Amino acid sequence: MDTAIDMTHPSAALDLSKIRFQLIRLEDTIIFNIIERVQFPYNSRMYLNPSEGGLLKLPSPYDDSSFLTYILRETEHIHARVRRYHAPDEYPFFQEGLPEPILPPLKYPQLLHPNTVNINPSILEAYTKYFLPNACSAGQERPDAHENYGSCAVVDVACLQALSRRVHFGKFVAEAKFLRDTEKFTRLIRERDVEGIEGEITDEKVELQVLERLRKKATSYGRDPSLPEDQQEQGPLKVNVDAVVNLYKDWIIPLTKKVEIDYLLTRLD
Ligand SMILES: O=C(O)C(=O)C[C@]1(C(=O)O)C=C[C@@H](O)C=C1
Repeated sequence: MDTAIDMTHPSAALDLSKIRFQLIRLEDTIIFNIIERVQFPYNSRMYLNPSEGGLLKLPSPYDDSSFLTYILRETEHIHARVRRYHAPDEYPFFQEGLPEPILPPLKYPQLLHPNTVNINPSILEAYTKYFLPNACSAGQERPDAHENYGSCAVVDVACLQALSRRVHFGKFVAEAKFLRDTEKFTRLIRERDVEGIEGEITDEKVELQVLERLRKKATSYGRDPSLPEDQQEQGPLKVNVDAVVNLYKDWIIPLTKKVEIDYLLTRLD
């Protein structure tokens, strides 16, 4: 059974249980990418501009960018060429100057109200400044160290894209909730009652379920299954489980809610 949401099929794309199922699938993508990333040290200089002590000698026009910005922008360029950012669940970190696709456009139904909500700058900041330093070892920070910078940046891009997709799925969640109780949301939106909107979109039970499931997944994906049952608990973990759970608790869920609120605030425009 194919359980991924078909964005060209409106009834599935706006069914809250199907959207939540998609969010659960994305947890796997996110955890596996994080496990790939944390085998390397933090490598803080990858995230700094040259003026802040970052890597030098990036090709123009990136001479004043961080190494990650360079890889991320170039990746987004090539992905734009194959129309990644035409999909209603994909948002670039660097919109400016993206090229047109070389593939003909697909016809997506208009599922979302037209909007410009994109909170990738907050995701980038949370990931590079908050999550990575907590989740990775400090490693060596010699000024000339660059051993695994390429591998790290490539997997950082995969992590960031999956996190961005997860957070911006909040638009579909919000649209589904709006359609479920249009009258109440219309009143709250007209009154610009942000607290009221937040109260309506929040489901604390679901949030707890997300965090508990994430803890279980990060623990079991991070263990070596070839160890005997009774030695599993003592075996090393490939990932800092608390760092993953806290990433969701402090950033991913709050940012998803921010996307939902920002989207709803422009829903009647
Ligand atoms: O599932 C929902 O209803 C969502 O709005 C998503 C989400 C989340 O980010 O996981 C966010 C807010 C809710 O309080 C519960 C969960």
